[in-house]
Amino acid sequence: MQNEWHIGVIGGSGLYSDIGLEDAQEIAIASPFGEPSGPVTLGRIGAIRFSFIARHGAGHRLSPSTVNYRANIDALKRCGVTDLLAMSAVGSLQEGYAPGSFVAVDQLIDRTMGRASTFFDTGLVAHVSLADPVCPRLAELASSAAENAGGKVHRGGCYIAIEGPQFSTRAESRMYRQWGADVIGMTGMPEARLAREAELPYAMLAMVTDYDSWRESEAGVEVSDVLAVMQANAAIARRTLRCLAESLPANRVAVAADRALDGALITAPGAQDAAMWCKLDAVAGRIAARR
Ligand SMILES: CSC[C@H]1O[C@H](OP(=O)(O)O)[C@H](O)[C@@H]1O
Ligand SMILES: Nc1ncnc2[nH]cnc12
Repeated sequence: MQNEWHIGVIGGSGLYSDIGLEDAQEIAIASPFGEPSGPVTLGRIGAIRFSFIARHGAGHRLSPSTVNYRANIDALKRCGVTDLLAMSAVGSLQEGYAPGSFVAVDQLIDRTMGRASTFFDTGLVAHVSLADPVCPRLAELASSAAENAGGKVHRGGCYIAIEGPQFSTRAESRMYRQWGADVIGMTGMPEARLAREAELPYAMLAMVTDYDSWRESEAGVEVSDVLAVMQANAAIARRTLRCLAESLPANRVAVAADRALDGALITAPGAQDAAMWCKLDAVAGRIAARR
C-alpha cells in the first residue's frame, strides 16, 4: 500500500547478516545494472517490512571501489523499499565525535573517482537536486531509535567519501578537517546520489570507529581498530532497527525525495531512448508511467 513503510537497510563493515528480521527470506534479485553485492534478505520487525543487503557482500568480499552501488539500490527499489537507511563505519575528524558514538550524517562530500554514479545516461538525461542529500525525517527517526537503543548520537555531520581502499595520509586527514568534514568513509558516495535518483529518501547512521590519522600523537587507523569498535557496538546497531520499527508513525506521509525526479528529466521526448526507459523500470517507473 502507498502509505506503508518498507525500510531498506544497507549494512556496512561489520554488519553482514542477522539484523533481527522475523520471517526472513533471502532472495537473489536480478538488476539491469549488474550483480548486487549479494541476496536481499526480506523480512519484518513487528508490522514493518525490511529489506537488507550487506554492502560488501558475505564475508566482506567487495572493496568500496567494486561495490555495485547501482545494482544494490536498484535491487532494493525492486523489492518495494520506501526509505533507505545506510549503516557505515566511519573515522572521526572531530575531537567531539568519539569512537563508539553514532553520527546521523546530514551532508556529504564526494572524493571518489571512477565509480558509476548515475542511473541516467545517453538518451535519458536527468539532473536531480542533491543540495540536501539526506532525508531529515528518516535521519531524525534513526537518531532517536539509536538513542533508544543505548547509543550516543550526534545529530548532523558532514561525511567525506574517499576512494580508498587505503586510509588517508595525515596531510589529507588534516585537509578534510579544514574543509569542514566531520567523519570519513569510503562508501557514502555514490550511494546517496543514487538513492536520490531512485527517489528513495536516504539517511546514514554512521558509527565512529576511530580518529582517522589527524591526531599527531596517535598511530594512524588500522582495520582492526574499526572492526573491534564495530563488534563492540553491533548489538546497538541491531537494536536500533527494532526501535526504529517500533517508532514509525502508522501512516507514511510523502516527503520531497519521493518525487526527486519531478522536473529533473531534460531529454526531449523525441530524443529519448526506449531501451533506457526499460532499464530504468524500477528507478524511474513512477515518472515513466506519466510519460
Ligand atoms: C573496514 S575499514 C574501511 C571500510 O569500512 C567502511 O565501510 P562501510 O562504509 O561499508 O561501513 C569504509 O567505508 C570502508 O569501506
Ligand atoms: N578512518 C577511516 N577512513 C575511511 N573509512 C573508514 N571507515 C572506518 N574508519 C575509516
